[in-house]
Amino acid sequence: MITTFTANPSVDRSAALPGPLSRGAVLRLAEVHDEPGGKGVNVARVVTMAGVAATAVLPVGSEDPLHRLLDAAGVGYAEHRTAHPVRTNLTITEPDGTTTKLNEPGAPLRAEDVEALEALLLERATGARWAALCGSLPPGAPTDWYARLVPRLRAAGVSVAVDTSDAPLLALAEAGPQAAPDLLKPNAEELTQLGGGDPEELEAAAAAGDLRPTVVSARRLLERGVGAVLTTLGGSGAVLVTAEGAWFGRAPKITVRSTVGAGDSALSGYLLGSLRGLPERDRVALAVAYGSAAAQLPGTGLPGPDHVDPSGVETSDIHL
Ligand SMILES: O=P(O)(O)OC[C@@]1(O)O[C@H](CO)[C@@H](O)[C@@H]1O
Repeated sequence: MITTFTANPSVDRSAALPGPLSRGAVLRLAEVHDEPGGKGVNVARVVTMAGVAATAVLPVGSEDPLHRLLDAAGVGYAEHRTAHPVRTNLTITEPDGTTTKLNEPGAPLRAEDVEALEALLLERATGARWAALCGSLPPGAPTDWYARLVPRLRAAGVSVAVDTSDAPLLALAEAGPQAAPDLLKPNAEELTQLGGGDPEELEAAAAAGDLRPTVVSARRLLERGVGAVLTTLGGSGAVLVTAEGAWFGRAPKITVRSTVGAGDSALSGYLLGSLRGLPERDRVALAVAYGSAAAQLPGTGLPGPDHVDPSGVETSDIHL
């Protein structure tokens, strides 16, 4: 069983443009499509489709359109009712696959919401194999919330994965080894937020076959107590680094329709691989297969097992 935590869920509204985005113009949309969103919600959806029990813990407003969307998507959730409806995040995709995302700050949480959500998460995660803490934190949530949650969840015997960015990610890193998760899932930008460097250079190096900068940064995180680092590198694939070694999964050549949810799907693939007891090399293959499958779907389209082909992912050991 997997429990996910989404402190800042969303309605994900997607609009596909018939041509390139033209700044400053009035663009009329043929249609928009709403999906339940937020990184932990997406992870819960993907693992549920793969046949693994999952619960998404999250705040939801009373008269909130998110309820209908969660029910329609068949995702199991445990909610704490808050005063405000969740945010709406807009995704604009262009025919060449370019995705532009406009994410709202999110519905504010009060101190009592934070306390109630923490209790709900602890209750629902106890007995689960993994708890995945995912996404940004809304206004009112303490920046070091994940840093506080990781040791509490680990003390309850749950392995913890974290996928976040910016201030909450930095707070997690600064909190020291007792807050280090079992798995961290940065993208290139997040890895450089932690270890320095330029994300575009990191991705360009990976695309040219040089994985050293990624592995070196990930190893620094291992020295700070993180169990494993799965770095997603866009169209290049992903790198998994643990104390035992480092592995690369090369993404297959695909036609990208929307990258929204690709990182969440990659994290889901890793978690499914872990639950199946797969060796690291096969976990990274599953992560890349799930991420690539998500990128081929429109909007926040998430892959079921039928979309996913790990045999199409070339894997290799990285020796440095
Ligand atoms: O603003 P955050 O919390 O960082 O990201 C939120 C979000 O962009 O992440 C998911 C895709 O990964 C979407 O469902 C959602 O809109």
